[in-house]
Amino acid sequence: MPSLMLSDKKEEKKMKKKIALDTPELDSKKGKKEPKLKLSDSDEEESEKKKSKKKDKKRKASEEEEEVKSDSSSEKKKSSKKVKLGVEDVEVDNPNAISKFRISAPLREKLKANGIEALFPIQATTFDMVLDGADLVGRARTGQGKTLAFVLPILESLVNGPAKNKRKMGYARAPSVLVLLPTRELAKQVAADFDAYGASLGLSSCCLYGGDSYVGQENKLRRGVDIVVGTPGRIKDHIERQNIDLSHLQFRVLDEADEMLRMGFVEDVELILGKVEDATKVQTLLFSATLPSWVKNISNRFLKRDQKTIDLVGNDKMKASNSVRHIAIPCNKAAMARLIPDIISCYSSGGQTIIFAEKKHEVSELSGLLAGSRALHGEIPQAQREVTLAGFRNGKFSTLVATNVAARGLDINDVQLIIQCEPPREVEAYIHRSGRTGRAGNTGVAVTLYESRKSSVSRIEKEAGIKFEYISAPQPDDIARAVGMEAAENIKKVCDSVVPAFLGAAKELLESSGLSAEVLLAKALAKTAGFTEIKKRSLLTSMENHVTLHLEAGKPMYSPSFVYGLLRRVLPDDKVEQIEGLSLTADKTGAVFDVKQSDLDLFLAAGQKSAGSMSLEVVKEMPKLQEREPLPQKRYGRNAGGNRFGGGGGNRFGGGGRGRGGGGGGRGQRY
Ligand SMILES: Nc1ncnc2c1ncn2[C@@H]1O[C@H](COP(=O)(O)OP(=O)(O)OP(=O)(O)O)[C@@H](O)[C@H]1O
Repeated sequence: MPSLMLSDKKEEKKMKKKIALDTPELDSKKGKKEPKLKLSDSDEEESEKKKSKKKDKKRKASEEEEEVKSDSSSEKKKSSKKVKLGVEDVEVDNPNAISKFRISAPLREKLKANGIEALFPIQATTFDMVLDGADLVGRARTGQGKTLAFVLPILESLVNGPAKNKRKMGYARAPSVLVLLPTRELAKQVAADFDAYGASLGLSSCCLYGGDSYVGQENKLRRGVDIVVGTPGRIKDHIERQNIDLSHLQFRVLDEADEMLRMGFVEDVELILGKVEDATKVQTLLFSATLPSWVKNISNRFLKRDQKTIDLVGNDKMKASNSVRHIAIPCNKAAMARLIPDIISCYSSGGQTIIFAEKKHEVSELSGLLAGSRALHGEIPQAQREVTLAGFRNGKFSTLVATNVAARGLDINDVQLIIQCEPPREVEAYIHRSGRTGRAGNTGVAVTLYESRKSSVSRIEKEAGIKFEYISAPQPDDIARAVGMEAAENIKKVCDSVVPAFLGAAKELLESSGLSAEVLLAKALAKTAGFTEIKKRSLLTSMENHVTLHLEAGKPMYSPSFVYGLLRRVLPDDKVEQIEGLSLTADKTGAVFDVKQSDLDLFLAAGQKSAGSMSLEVVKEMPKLQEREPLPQKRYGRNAGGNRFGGGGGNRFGGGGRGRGGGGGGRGQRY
């Protein structure tokens, strides 16, 4: 019964939001009075509810104040002012209410039906420029609505603006608009926007991307379309096969231009742009959340001299989304598969999660370990990629494990949590990946896992202008709190009619166990949540059943080998070989490392035996560590066991332990 399942899931999500760990700085937006929403009286109440929820969320985004910066000289006066871009009553007071722009009635209605009542800053700032014919480079943070910033004025221009008289009409018409995007998924997403909004104005579009058959695409082109959206490789093929006539083009758009460069589409993009003979007759728009030099170079070569630049990020230190909480947690690969489910429990607020790994095989491996999750990467056949993405969008499963193929532009409403298995090498990747959450005014959490030396995290922090919260892995208390609240809510939902049947057993348990009602209830909650034991995690590597020790020797330490030497004097070689994550402290007075819980007494006794030459203590709070790139693992005799992500011993997702994925555990159905 799908409808029942849906409402159950919604309830579950609502409840999970309540128990999410505090996000104080992000909560400020909550509790605002929401304007009334028009609801249709269609039968699809469920989908209307969903839309109205979306409307509420989206409105919040337009209530943010943005400093509008413009590089173009004509915009400079405006840019020195702060433009207040949002108020409570969207219709009456908001200067960006859609009624204040030259947006025709059918398009306005369509926007309202989708919960859009005011333009976001990047859209409001660029709308008139684009509609009046300017070439434009636009930049705004992730999730700020760059897509509609070009979709809306282009559509208006084609039906009511300067492009109206120049565009071709009728059967077999040549396209007026060409939009290039780096990935198939993005192309489909943007084409869907053109489809949805263009249809209200009688404009048609088609999406051309690799992995899809040529025949269908060729048929559409032959019949004639107004807007072509696609990836550079396939568009180039169609141009070479003479399937696309670019002689009547009015608009060229490059979205996520920097990613097209990174993916090696430079030649294709330049070839396609070069196909337009008279560049003065087309308007060229370029949008991105990041603007590296190739993009600037392209804009100098292919955009008109009097191009406008609207940069809502500018020199602001903060380049990533500012509605995202950025968290860094130390974790070695061996602990990852067991840690991730707990991070999801604590930080996903019941929403969806995207996990990013660097390599395709890591994605496959990890998704194999996280029961119920699905993998997305470039080597998965296109049809399967589409099924996976559609399933994730529709909430059929809530964890997607992906490579960078999902980092850019993807707009999935309910993604609350991003987990990056290691800090990406390029800061742009961090900005785009973390930007898959906290979109359109919503909040989100981005967790980055890093091996104990955190130099790469600091680099991202500096370059993206963000401030990470450095915390250790969720500990039993955090997890128990999150899942215990969830279990409590589930217990409240148990129907009164079943109580009499269980009352006898409950009374007997209370009397015979000798335990208080609270203790018994706590046990019942633990059992309901699928917890039979709680393992402690180390602060340094997040490994279960490991403890972090702090070693000091009363003299400066300059290298890990010195620490190994000290330990070997008092401990057997095999035990020293098994320590994990050895790192020197920032002040060079000591070192920290993990030992197995079962070896703890041995190590502490060795510390005492060393007659003062070194001290060994269990770490309660991590000292500041030296920031160095990780040293080759073999040197330190690390032993991941199982596989890279530590799934060898079975894990909760895999059905081995506390039963998230399998039956019984209260959270089983999420995956
Ligand atoms: N004016 C608006 N009011 C409410 N919601 C909006 C508005 N404009 C866009 N949105 C919604 O905001 C979300 C993010 O928009 P979009 O995908 O265009 O962001 P983006 O800036 O291109 O992000 P990225 O850099 O990650 O690609 C989408 O769900 C979109 O429907």
